Amino acid sequence: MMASAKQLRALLADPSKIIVCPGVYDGLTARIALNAGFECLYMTGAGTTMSRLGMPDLGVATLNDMRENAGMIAGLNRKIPLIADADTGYGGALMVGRTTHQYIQAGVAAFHLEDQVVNKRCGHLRNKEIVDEEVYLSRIRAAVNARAEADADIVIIARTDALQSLGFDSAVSRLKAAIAIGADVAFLEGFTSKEEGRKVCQELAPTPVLLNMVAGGVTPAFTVQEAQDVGFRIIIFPGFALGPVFKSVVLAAKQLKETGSVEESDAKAEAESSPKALFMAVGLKEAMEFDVAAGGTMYANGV
Ligand SMILES: C[C@](O)(C(=O)O)[C@H](CC(=O)O)C(=O)O
Repeated sequence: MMASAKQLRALLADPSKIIVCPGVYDGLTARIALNAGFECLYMTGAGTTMSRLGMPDLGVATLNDMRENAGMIAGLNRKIPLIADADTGYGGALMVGRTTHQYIQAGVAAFHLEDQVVNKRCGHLRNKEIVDEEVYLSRIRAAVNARAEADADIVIIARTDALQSLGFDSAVSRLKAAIAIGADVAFLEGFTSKEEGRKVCQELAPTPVLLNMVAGGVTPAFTVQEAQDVGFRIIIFPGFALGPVFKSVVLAAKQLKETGSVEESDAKAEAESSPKALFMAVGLKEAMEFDVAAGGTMYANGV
């Protein structure tokens, strides 16, 4: 089977294509996105931090938290490449190198590295602090060198958060410098007008540019078609699962608290989330078939 980075590079090689990546953060949300037929997934760092640690996206998740989650998600379906958040790379050049090696070993197809300070925050919050350009470039260079050393591929996405404090031209110039030393894809975080979106794609062409579509964030809403028309080649939706999960669980909590029951309003809705229906969504049938094929008898008569 093709290595995951190679699969992603094949998608990137088709200029008529925009790669649509729903943001997932655990096994269930990843399976739901895989079952829906997406050709690439995005592992959100914000979602990983919230779901695994119960904490906000403030640079709390470590390399171990992120790599473990990414490896689990990437392993669910090796035919579908995973783009994973790698924040700042989790330290100096040596740490960025380790992150690169470990993401490659975890089967991650691509990762993004940014220029915020290690005590970072979500790119759509105010008062972000960024590192000097040389420090940023040393992170990118560390990733490029570690990839060469590993003799294995991973797509390096250079993200900059410099727009908020330094303005458009300086942010784009950081991206150009990152591309010049080996980054494959550019990611201008938190731009605030559609015009800026169009301009960044134009200025960086032919390098593919990623659009981060955060619902309720600072970037205006683009549909997939609009993003493609403007020139973006990858679009990630970090809140694709987080928003719906958050809203429904808040409602369910309210219902349980107020009525003392978790019963659904109708039998059909109830059946759709029965234990068996949920397990089917995460591979129950395949797991039973695997066991039977190996000569197991536990599931031969079903569950
Ligand atoms: C892309 C991002 O880094 C993420 O963790 O998914 C976040 C998204 C978010 O906080 O909703 C970001 O900094 O934009």
